[in-house]
Amino acid sequence: MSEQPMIQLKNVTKIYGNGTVGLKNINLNINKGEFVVVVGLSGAGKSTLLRSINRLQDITEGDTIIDGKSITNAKGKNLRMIRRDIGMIFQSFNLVKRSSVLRNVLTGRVSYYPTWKTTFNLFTKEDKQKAYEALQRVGLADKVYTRADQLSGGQQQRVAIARVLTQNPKIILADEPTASLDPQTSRRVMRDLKMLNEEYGMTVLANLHSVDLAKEFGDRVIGVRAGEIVYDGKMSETSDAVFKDIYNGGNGKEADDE
Ligand SMILES: Nc1ncnc2c1ncn2[C@@H]1O[C@H](COP(=O)(O)OP(=O)(O)OP(=O)(O)O)[C@@H](O)[C@H]1O
Repeated sequence: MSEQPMIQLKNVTKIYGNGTVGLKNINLNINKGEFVVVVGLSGAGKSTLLRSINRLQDITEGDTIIDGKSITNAKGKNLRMIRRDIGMIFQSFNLVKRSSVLRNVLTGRVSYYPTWKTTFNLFTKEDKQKAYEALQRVGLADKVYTRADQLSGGQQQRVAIARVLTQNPKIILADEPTASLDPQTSRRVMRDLKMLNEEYGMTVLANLHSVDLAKEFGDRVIGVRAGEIVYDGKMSETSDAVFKDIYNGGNGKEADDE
């Protein structure tokens, strides 16, 4: 039996309410365990692509299939079960700033509990142990009880990575995970993402602005321009000219933000 793709986009089109075309008829297969970087100009459609995978936003046409299950029209429990398999890392970390690091990491387990238990903080000892171990993996075990907003940006992003590890998803979508970090901190964050990919087999799809980081960490590169995939290849076979083309081939034209 040939392995089915972990993520499959079939003729996916996204048109925003104001008529902006975010994605144009995208067909894409991503296999289990791949570390894929998505590159392209601001406004090319990278975030739209990621948000169409976990349905942070609905697509206009086509189908998105996660590990063999369509998320496109999934509802209720089905949708929740599919989303449990998809972790998300944001540029802005999305931590509960006034909560402790441990509490933030434990929210990775929320989808495994009925709501009332998490409201009253009734996490099991086992899950607290998982959260602690995840923090050890990203080198933040000594910050367990620190308030999230007392950490540096890079540390906050690593808390978000520990949260994703605790969630134990099959897929991680990282939307500009290092955009607000300095180069050295960025590499540390990328190394932690790579660790989840290599040691836990999680499939990673990351939007990156930095070509250097893309080259260093990606196994496969997808170039996006004006809502279309203009390049898809192994990083080891991708020349600098390809990157230049992805960024310049669209006449250097950038779409307006929002
Ligand atoms: N909510 C929205 N409503 C209308 N248009 C939108 C919306 N979100 C994004 N767009 C538009 O869709 C296109 C793709 O945007 P998207 O955010 O996916 O690009 P991106 O490649 O992720 O860019 P960036 O690197 O700046 O985040 C752009 O033209 C953008 O202006």
